[in-house]
Amino acid sequence: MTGATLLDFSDVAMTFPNGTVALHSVDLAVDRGEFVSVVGPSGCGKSTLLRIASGLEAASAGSVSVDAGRIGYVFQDATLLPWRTVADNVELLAELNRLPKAVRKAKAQEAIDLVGLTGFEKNLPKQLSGGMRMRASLARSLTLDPELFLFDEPFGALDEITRERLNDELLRLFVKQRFAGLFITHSVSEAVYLSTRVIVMSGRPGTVVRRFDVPFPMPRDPDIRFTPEFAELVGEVSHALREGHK
Ligand SMILES: Nc1ncnc2c1ncn2[C@@H]1O[C@H](COP(=O)(O)OP(=O)(O)OP(=O)(O)O)[C@@H](O)[C@H]1O
Repeated sequence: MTGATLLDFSDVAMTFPNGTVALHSVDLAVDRGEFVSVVGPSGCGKSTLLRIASGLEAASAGSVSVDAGRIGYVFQDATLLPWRTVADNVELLAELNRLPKAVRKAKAQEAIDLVGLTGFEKNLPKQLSGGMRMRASLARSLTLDPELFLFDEPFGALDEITRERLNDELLRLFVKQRFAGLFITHSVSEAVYLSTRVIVMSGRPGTVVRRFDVPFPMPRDPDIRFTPEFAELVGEVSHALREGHK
């Protein structure tokens, strides 16, 4: 593991106690400055991979090294507490980490401003749109200044326009805050648009079947989505996904 590597999976396998083999011989590294997306068929073990990376679950074989002091985790569901305002939800992790009140208030406000929720601090989650709830969830993790950010299909439930807008917001944060990202998605074009590298997994038991470097520079111009180079790469990744599915 080099000094730049924040997450390193080597020959990782996961067999659940009921005998389900979810992952098999997974090699995967995420370095500083990288945004890595993982695509793969449903049930191939993507969430399991993320849970192992976060320490929520232990791999049953292989080695997992995590060299990131602070890890952010965003799920498909925004998981906000319905009785807390946006500001109080965003403060939650800082509160659990026992940061002094003044510090966590300042951090929460900074994160709220970063994700574009300024003015909505006193709203309850039910008064927000799905996209805004996801912004609040992102802000809550940003208060930890994560070095490594894990995303489990965070935008899967959003409409396409909101999703594209949040993709741009996330890229802006990636460039500004300099965290490394590991991002699970079912959308190949989202994976290519966001990432410096795309990993394709096989069907269960999931293993890495292809890796693609994404050559487009950061910060990314939203219009690259309409270029032939972008379409070609999306086509190649989709093809690899279909091959791995057989
Ligand atoms: N705690 C568990 N015990 C037993 N089997 C499990 C457990 N958690 C997950 N699995 C199984 O492991 C496999 C991988 O699950 P996982 O949720 O990681 O897949 P995924 O690729 O994220 O799926 P999707 O894309 O549909 O969200 C599935 O077959 C699932 O049923």
